[in-house]
Amino acid sequence: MSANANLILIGPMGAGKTTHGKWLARQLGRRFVDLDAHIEQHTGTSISHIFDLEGEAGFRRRESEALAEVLASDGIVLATGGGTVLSEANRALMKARGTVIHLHLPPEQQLQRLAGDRKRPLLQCADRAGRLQQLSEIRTPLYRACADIHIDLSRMPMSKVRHHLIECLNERAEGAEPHHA
Ligand SMILES: Nc1ncnc2c1ncn2[C@@H]1O[C@H](COP(=O)(O)OP(=O)(O)OP(=O)(O)O)[C@@H](O)[C@H]1O
Ligand SMILES: O=C(O)C1=C[C@@H](O)[C@@H](O)[C@H](O)C1
Ligand SMILES: [Mg+2]
Repeated sequence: MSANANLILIGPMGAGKTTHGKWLARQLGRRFVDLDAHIEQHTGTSISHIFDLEGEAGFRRRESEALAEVLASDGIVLATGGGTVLSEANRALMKARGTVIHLHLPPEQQLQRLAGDRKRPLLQCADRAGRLQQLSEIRTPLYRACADIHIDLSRMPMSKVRHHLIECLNERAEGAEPHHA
């Protein structure tokens, strides 16, 4: 794997992009950037507050600007937000600027994992299960279309996720076909 290539994690809320991204960056001695945290640092406020003030459209504009800014760098590990793939321009940029890794988690498992969450604005609704299902139907094809590597976390014991991540990246570096776990 070239040290210059960015590694870009995509996937739904709660899949573990931030958690595994931090680990991967430490493991590879790379700089880690979390797109949501970057937006919060640069605006000085929370994502929820941005949604309140500017709506989802305002947040998406900020997200696209932040993505272009951070992907001007080389060699980073980037954890994106769950909805970063919604924009075609974002998808094209990610594909052009790095190896894109899709962490797949089905809505039922997202629901369990994010049960206590109060800070993801799209989940602050009465029917969380329905919302997660709806988002999954719209977004899963976009994650799949954008990614070079797919890891299905639903069929994998958690202890293996990280090992598998490294294995997929090594296979790819050796010129193997994109891996479907
Ligand atoms: N392998 C795992 N097993 C159990 N819980 C996990 C695992 N990976 C992540 N989590 C937990 O799931 C929650 C969400 O993880 P994380 O914030 O990394 O997701 P994300 O993909 O970055 O979500 P978002 O798109 O909303 O930023 C966290 O509380 C995290 O501790
Ligand atoms: O799935 C989404 O659209 C989002 C996921 C989070 O990472 C944040 O980017 C924000 O809460 C929106
Ligand atoms: Mg995250």
